[in-house]
Amino acid sequence: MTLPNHFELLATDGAARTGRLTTPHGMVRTPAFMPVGTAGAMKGMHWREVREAGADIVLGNTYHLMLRPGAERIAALGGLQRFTGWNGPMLTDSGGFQVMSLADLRKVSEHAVTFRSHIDGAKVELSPERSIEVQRFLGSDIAMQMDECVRLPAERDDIERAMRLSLRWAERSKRAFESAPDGYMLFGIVQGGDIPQLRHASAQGLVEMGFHGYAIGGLAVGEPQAVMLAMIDETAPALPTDRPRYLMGVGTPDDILEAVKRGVDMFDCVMPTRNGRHGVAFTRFGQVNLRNARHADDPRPLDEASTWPSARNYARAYLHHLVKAGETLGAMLLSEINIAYYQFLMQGIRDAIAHGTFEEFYQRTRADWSRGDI
Ligand SMILES: CNc1nc2cc3c(=O)[nH]c(N)nc3c(CCO)c2[nH]1
Repeated sequence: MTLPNHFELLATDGAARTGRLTTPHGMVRTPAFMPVGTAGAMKGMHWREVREAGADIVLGNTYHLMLRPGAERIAALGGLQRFTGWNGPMLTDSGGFQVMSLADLRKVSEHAVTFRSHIDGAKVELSPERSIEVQRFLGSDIAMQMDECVRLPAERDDIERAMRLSLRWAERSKRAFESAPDGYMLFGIVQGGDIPQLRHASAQGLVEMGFHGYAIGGLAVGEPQAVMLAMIDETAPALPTDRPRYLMGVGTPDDILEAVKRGVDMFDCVMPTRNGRHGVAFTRFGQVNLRNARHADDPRPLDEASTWPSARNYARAYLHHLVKAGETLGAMLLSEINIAYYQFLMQGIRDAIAHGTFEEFYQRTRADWSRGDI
C-alpha cells in the first residue's frame, strides 16, 4: 500500500537534489543535517541556538528515552516537543542500533532484541511493535523501522541474515505504525552491508512495501569512506526519486558533500557537538584542534567572515584557554560553532543545487577545506 508523499523535489543538479519535507511540526529543507539530541537535549546548547544556527529538524533516540525518563511519561507530559521545548520537527531512531552499541547482554531473536539497560541493568525487550509504540508515545514526526545494523567488516552470511531480519521487521514496523495520524511518517532502512546484491534486495523489498522515506543504514560503521560511497552508488538509484533518502550516522562535512552528490537528502551525526566538546572546531577552511598549543597566542577568531557570531568574536587563544582549562563554556561555544558550520554548509549546498552550480560549489568547498593555512 503506497503511503502519502510529504516530500517535494524543488530542483536537481546531477544526482544532487534539493527539496522540502512537510511534517506535523513544520517544514524541513533538504539536503538537511539533523543535529543529534540523543536523550532529549542538544548537549551544551540551548534549542534557541540550534534553531538560529539553521536546523529545521533534530534527532532523538528511542533507546535512551524509553529507558529514561520513559516513553509513557513523555507522552503523559505532552510528547517530545512539549517535554523538551524544541517545537520543530523531530526524527527518532528505532533503538536497534543503540542497543548494539550501548547495552549489555543483548540478544537478537526473530521476535525482538532483549538487553540489560546500561542505566540500571533492568532487562528490556525491544520488538518492532514496541519500538513503534515508543516512537508514537514520543510523538516524533518521522519514526524509523526497527532494524539490525551489522558492523563492518562482517561475513556475508551475517550481513544477509541481518538484512532479511530487518526486512521482516520493516513489515512488522509498518503494520504497527498504521494507526498513526496523517502527516506522521515512517522510514524504512536499507541494510545489506558492503554487498551490492544484498543492498539491491533490501531496497527492493522496502520499496515494494512502501514507506514515506528510505534510510540507507548499515554504513558509517567502520568501513572506509570509499566503501560507504560505493554502497550509496548501489543503493540510491534503487530508491524512489520522489521520496527522501536519509544516510544514517553520517558524517564529516566531506562525507556529506560526497553523499549529496550521489543523491542523499538527509543526514545525522554526533560529530559537530562531540568534536566540539573535545576541542575541535569545524570551519570553512577545515578542522581546527583548539587543544593544540599553537593557538595559545593567536588573537584571530576562527573565521572573521563567519555568519555565526561566536566564530567571529572569540580569539583562538581564548578558545584554547577554555579547552585546556576544561571550562564548560569551551564545550558550549565549540558545539554551537560546529552546529552553525554544518548548517552553513547545508544552506550552501541547497542554494548551489537550486542554482545549478553544485559542481562549482563542490570543488570550491573542498579546495577551501584543504587550504591548511588555518
Ligand atoms: C555513526 N554511524 C552510524 N551508522 C548507523 C547505522 C544505523 C542503522 O543501520 N540503523 C539505525 N536504526 N540507526 C543507525 C545509526 C544511528 C543513527 O544515528 C547509525 N549511526
